[in-house]
Amino acid sequence: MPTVLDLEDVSVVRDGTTILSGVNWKVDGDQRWVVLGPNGAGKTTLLQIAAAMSHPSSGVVHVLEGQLGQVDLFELRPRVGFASSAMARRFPANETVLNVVLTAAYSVTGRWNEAYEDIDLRRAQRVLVEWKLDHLSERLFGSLSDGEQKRVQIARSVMTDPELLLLDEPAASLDLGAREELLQLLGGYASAPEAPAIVMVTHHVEEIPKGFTHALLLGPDGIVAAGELGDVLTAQNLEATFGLPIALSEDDGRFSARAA
Ligand SMILES: Nc1ncnc2c1ncn2[C@@H]1O[C@H](COP(=O)(O)OP(=O)(O)OP(=O)(O)O)[C@@H](O)[C@H]1O
Repeated sequence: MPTVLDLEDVSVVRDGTTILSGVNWKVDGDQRWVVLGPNGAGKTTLLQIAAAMSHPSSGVVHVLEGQLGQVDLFELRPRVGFASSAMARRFPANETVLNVVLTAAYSVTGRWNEAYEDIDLRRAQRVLVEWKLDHLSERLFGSLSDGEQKRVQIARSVMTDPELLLLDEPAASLDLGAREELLQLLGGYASAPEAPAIVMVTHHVEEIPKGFTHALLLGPDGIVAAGELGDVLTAQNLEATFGLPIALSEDDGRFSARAA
């Protein structure tokens, strides 16, 4: 399976502050990663580099075999799906759900004069069904609940059949029911053999969907552990990441954690 993301000795310094330092990380096409870590550890910064939306201050990054700094970003970006609440704020509140998803074909956030093909429309309709949004396709994005908006963000990010899917806190702010519905959909998506490589940032082990295979724990001083989920997600590693003793339990592929 080819490597879809490769970071070698990556550091990020912004306005004199070191956010990431000496990060080495590789993601293969058949892997589904969760990135966990405390506030401010640099998770979003890492994801923005993986999305080719931001460049490192030093080090070498390959995204889908193209080296950042050398690759044509306009060709690369449509091959990488990215969903975050920062991006969702750019969707016009008065755009229909169908158009929010459809406009991913042109990497724009609002419908203007683009000439969409039938195949784009069929794809958009297909992902709306897959993410249980087809009954909302004509609703305005701004009128949706948080849970529905999160599903629209993900539907949009998979609309172009990306080879790498990046999700920044997809379950943040959801109530229990909306969270579980989203995790079920994400788990089903991640478990399909044809699914792309996935990297999902989250704050909570409870939000790791079934079907995820790998974990990267990012602490205030860098990577604490990275590798197969079963090896990395331990109480000891979580303690080193979050700085307090943690009791971790697992039940049928789902995790929960609390202070020990
Ligand atoms: N331009 C900047 N100048 C200085 N510091 C910055 C800049 N941009 C981000 N930071 C800092 O870098 C750190 C990492 O930010 P980032 O958003 O990547 O962390 P995070 O792990 O995603 O945090 P959270 O879990 O709170 O979303 C934060 O402390 C943030 O304040």
